[in-house]
Amino acid sequence: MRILSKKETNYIDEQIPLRTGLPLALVMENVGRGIAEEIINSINSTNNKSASHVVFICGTGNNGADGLVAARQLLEYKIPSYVFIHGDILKGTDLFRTQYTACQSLDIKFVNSMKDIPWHSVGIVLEGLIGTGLTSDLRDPTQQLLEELHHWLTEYNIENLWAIDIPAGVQTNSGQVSKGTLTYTKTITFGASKLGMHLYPGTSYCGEISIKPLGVPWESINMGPHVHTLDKDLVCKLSPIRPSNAHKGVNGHAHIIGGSKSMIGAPIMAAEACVYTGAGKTTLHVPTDCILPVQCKIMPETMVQSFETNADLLLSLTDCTAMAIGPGLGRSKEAESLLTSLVSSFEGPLVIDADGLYALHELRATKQYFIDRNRSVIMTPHIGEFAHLTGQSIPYIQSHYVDMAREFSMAYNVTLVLKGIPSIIALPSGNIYINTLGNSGMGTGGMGDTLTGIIVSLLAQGMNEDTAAILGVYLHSASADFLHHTKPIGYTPSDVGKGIGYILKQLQV
Ligand SMILES: NC(=O)C1=CN([C@@H]2O[C@H](COP(=O)(O)OP(=O)(O)OC[C@H]3O[C@@H](n4cnc5c(N)ncnc54)[C@H](O)[C@@H]3O)[C@@H](O)[C@H]2O)[C@H](O)CC1
Ligand SMILES: [K+]
Repeated sequence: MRILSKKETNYIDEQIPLRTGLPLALVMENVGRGIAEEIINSINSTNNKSASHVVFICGTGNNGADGLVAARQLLEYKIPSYVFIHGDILKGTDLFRTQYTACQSLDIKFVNSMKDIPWHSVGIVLEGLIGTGLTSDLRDPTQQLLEELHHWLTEYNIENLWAIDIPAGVQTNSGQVSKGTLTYTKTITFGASKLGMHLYPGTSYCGEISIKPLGVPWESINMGPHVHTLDKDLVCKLSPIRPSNAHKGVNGHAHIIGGSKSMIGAPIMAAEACVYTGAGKTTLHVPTDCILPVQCKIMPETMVQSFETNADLLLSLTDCTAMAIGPGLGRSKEAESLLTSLVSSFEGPLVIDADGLYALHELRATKQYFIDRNRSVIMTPHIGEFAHLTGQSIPYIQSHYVDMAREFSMAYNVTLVLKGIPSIIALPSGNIYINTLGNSGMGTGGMGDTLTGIIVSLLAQGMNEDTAAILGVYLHSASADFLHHTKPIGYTPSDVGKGIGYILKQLQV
């Protein structure tokens, strides 16, 4: 499903009249009908007919105008509304003033104070104060107004607070939330949901998301790369179909490099997940001083080799269809020189994770290799690792999550899996995929190692970097969600790896 940024919604608003000759007022009429229908459905499905009044709290922008259109349309269904306007009507947008004037001759009750609303008979409150037009943190008078609204909702126990398009105070692009923002039970949005509704903390303020049509096809109005949610329909199309005569010689040989004396679990989890995801062969390379414990622990389906020096290792990487480096590698000068040698000499599919990313040091020595490569490298940082790679602070990354991921991916020719809540995949083309699956049980050491194993396995089996990253993130979270269903916490990254085949089966429709 497409998700829109602020720039895209503005562009669509601008282009619809230019391309179709239809006025934006017509689009507003459609979205207003969408809001009205949602209200009518809710009133019809509730037993409490005494709570049938609807309240609109509107600003003087187009978000408020959407509310006025809905209030007008509700009159045809004999549903009365109270409207409170915040701001100077004379300074409102043209569309707002048009709708305001139209409403004056109708049976809509405009109140000057929220005290004048008969709250005891109110069933639904809609907020149309600010939509995608939010410019900065909420200004003081708006914060106070929202505080007052919260007071009335609490006093009269009114549960249904619905946002028009996006809650006032949630930033459309980043999901950052201003002080004073209220928590909603529903957000009725138009055309497509907005980025900030899928990013924390914004996502937890929106409640249920209902998408209403604009009434004009808009998907062909493009202004550059897109953002999508990672949906089952999409990944079904990416799922591998293996010929019935396939054997281990054609199902890929994944090599995983990792491990250090104090960290043997990480490479083991990555290697085992790689096996469970179907690679024909999996070889794990670990330093000589940890090969024995690794051999004692690891599943017999993997091959384990040791290396004393980086030169030994590079020589032993024969018959390699994809490689992953990093899990448990440790932070050392040797790791840094290994990464430099590897990225400059290995041309095949490559995943860099964990300590492998740390060894790149803001890509100082290696960035040109990534840019010049024929194929992108997959990097799978969590936010802390991404901060190290980019030299930016974690709060800065959180408030520029999608933009930073996109810029990094495009600048360095990297297929980026930025692991966070939610994880996003940024492709060198500029397109972004937002993961909507996953659960709190995944917050445990080793989940990232398992993801690396899944992705390198898909690469080894012949998938390209973008597809392996998208499908890998989906399989990982879908497997974890399946486990979470019966065991909310305490399932392990290894359990997630073991479930991959079952999720692949579900994708074969
Ligand atoms: N294609 C679509 O999706 C359509 C969307 N529509 C609706 O239009 C709004 C966007 O309208 P716009 O006039 O650009 O801005 P808003 O009404 O969202 O906001 C302007 C309003 O808010 C005040 N304001 C801005 N920042 C702050 C702040 N930091 N603190 C306090 N107040 C602030 C500003 O002063 C104005 O009064 C979109 O969300 C949809 O609801 C159209 O219907 C067409 C189709
Ligand atoms: K709003």
